[in-house]
Amino acid sequence: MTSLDEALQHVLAQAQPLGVEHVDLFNADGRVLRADCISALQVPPQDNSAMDGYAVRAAEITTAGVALAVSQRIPAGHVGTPLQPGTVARIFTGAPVPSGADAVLMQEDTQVLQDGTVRFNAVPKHGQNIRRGGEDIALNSTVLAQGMRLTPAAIGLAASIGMPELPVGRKPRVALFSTGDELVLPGTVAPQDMPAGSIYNSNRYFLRALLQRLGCEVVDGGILPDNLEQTAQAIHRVAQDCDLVLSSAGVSVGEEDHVKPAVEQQGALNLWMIAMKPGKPFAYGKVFRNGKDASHGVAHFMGLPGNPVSSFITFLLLVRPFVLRLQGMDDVAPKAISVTAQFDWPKLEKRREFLRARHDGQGGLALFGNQGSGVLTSTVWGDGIIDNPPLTPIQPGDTVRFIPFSELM
Ligand SMILES: Nc1nc2c(c(=O)[nH]1)N[C@H]1C(S)=C(S)[C@@H](COP(=O)(O)OP(=O)(O)OC[C@H]3O[C@@H](n4cnc5c(N)ncnc54)[C@H](O)[C@@H]3O)O[C@H]1N2
Ligand code: MOO
Repeated sequence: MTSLDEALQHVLAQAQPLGVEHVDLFNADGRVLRADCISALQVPPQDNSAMDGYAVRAAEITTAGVALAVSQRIPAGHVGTPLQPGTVARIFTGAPVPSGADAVLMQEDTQVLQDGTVRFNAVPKHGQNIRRGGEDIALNSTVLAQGMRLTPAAIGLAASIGMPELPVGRKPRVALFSTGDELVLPGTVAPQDMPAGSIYNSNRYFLRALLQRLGCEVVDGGILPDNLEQTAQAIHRVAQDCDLVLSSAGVSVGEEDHVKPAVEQQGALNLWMIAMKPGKPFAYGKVFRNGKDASHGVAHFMGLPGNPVSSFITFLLLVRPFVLRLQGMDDVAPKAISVTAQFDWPKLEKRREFLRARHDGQGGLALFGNQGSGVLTSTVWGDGIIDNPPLTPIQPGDTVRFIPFSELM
């Protein structure tokens, strides 16, 4: 069996980033930035007031009780004139500070007197309540680095330097198949009418949702019958215009498992059987578009195990980094944290295990009771997975490596 680290290294080495397209900021969330964003201005553009109040010369107000005349009024969006000595300027949050002024006193610390002058009940400090020009972003600085995945905050920052659109990695086109004669789509048969031996297809739904979150365009290939010829034909068809063919089930060792042989017939299988639990039968390979060799291009192939939790975990640990790298993302490794286990896991497992767990609200981790690879409930109950090395029992108080689901989607 191949180790997970080796498998990941292999698939990432195959993931040549796809082309670049430009999207407006409304459509940039979750996409991967493909060029540095360099600011053509400084932000804020000039010194401006952090408060509604009065722009003053600090040296003119050395004790509380000084009263000065108001010589101008500067709302945000307007530029004042140089501040005349012995006067103050009425100013509002965000308005440029007039030259000559070196502090702003908030209006709560002032009082307008009957003669129209303003009395200052506090002594300003030099620079007080002034946001300096360029304190957020310097002219010509790199604000966002290429290879990052855009977040709402990053999109806001791009807007703050006036960028209306951003260059991002093209969406990978992913053909998604489920296989298995036992599968029934929700909505086609009511629960009480389900034929004996059948189950609802759950993998199709979470895999599609995960792909969409990760910026992929999903081509739904439907459910493949347990038949080699039809499986091979369907894979050949979608490989023509998809970047990745993703299937669930049919990759284990049974004679009803036709996906692997179908890929081998018209491509090559590079990886199969990973030393991880769940997820052992994960497969990676290539499908030749002409069915014979790579001369007319290839589509990547990833075969996920059928057990729903195995499918879910292999997607998060192998498909997710792969589709993000296809979009040009640099650092695709999820960030793990160290947390204290508050449970017993005495089992000695030879494969590296990924246990569904969640924060217990007291700084520790609780484990879901049934770690079976068919128990999808564990993935909703849990808020992440423990990455447990081979042959490592866990006792309460042990520190474990925990990867929150928020790092994986
Ligand atoms: N003799 C062996 N048997 C199995 C091995 C093995 O090494 N030797 N590996 C086991 C492991 S580990 C896994 S994981 C599964 C994976 O098998 P397949 O990927 O071939 O998947 P299937 O056998 O078709 O299905 C497994 C299981 O999952 C259910 N399933 C399939 N698709 C869906 C779906 N879309 N939605 C919900 N549930 C699905 C299916 O009904 C089966 O219960 O193989 C073990 N066997
Ligand atoms: O390794 Mo399988 O993926 O346990 O169920």
